[in-house]
Amino acid sequence: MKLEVKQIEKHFGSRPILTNVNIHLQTGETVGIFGRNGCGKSTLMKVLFGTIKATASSVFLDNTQFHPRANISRKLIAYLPQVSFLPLDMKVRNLIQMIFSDGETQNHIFYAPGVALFENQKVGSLSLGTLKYLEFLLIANMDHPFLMLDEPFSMIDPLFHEIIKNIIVSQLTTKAILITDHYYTDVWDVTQRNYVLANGATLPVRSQVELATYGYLPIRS
Ligand SMILES: Nc1ncnc2c1ncn2[C@@H]1O[C@H](COP(=O)(O)OP(=O)(O)OP(=O)(O)O)[C@@H](O)[C@H]1O
Repeated sequence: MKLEVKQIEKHFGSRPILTNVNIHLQTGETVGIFGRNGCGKSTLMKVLFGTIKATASSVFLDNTQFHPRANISRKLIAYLPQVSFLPLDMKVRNLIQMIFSDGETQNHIFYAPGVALFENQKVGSLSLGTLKYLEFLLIANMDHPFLMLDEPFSMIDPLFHEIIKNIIVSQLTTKAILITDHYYTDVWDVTQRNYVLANGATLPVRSQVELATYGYLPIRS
C-alpha cells in the first residue's frame, strides 16, 4: 500500500505551521522526518491521523484521494503520540488482553523483552520510560498497514532502543512506518528514506551532513 501526501497546509490562526508538505511511504519502508522543536512534525502526524483538520490537504491512498478524517474508522494508520493515552488504573496484563483479542498478538507483547517485569503492575505505576515502551508495543502490534511513531525512543533507556529498532524492522514485511525522534541516529538506523521539515516544507535528506545543511544538526568544522 502507498500513502502519498501531495500537499498539506496547516495554519494555527494566522500562523502558518505546515505550508508545503510532500511525502510518500509504502509497505516495506520506514521513512524518517527530522526537524527542530516546534517545526510541525507532530502536527503533521495528527493531520494524517485525522485528529487535527488541515487548512488544506491532498492525501492519496494507492492513488485514490483519502480524507484523513476517515482514518480511524478504516483502521489505516496506528499512531504513537508523544503524550500518554492509556488508562492509568488498569493492570498492564488486563489492558493487553482488552486491546488484543487474539492470543498470538497477546503473546507477542507478553513475551517482548522486559514485559514480564511489569505485566502485573497498574499502568499508572509504571515509570515514564516503561509506559512509553508499553505504548510502543501496543501500537506496533496493531494490524493497521501504516504506523506513525512520534518520538518512540524518548525517555527510554539505550538498551531498549535496540529492542525498539528490532521490532520496527521486524514489522516491515507488512507495514509502512513514518517515524520522528530527536534521537536522530536511532531513527537513521531504521529508515530507508528521510525528510527534513523546515519552514513548513518537507525536503528529502540523503545524508546526515544534509541534516546540518538544513539547520537540524550543528555544522561541524
Ligand atoms: N492546537 C494548537 N494551537 C495552536 N498552536 C499549536 C497547536 N498545536 C501545536 N501548535 C504550535 O504549532 C507548532 C508546531 O508544533 P508541533 O508540536 O507540531 O512541533 P514538533 O515539530 O512536533 O515539535 P517537537 O520536536 O518539540 O515535538 C508549535 O509552535 C506549536 O506551539
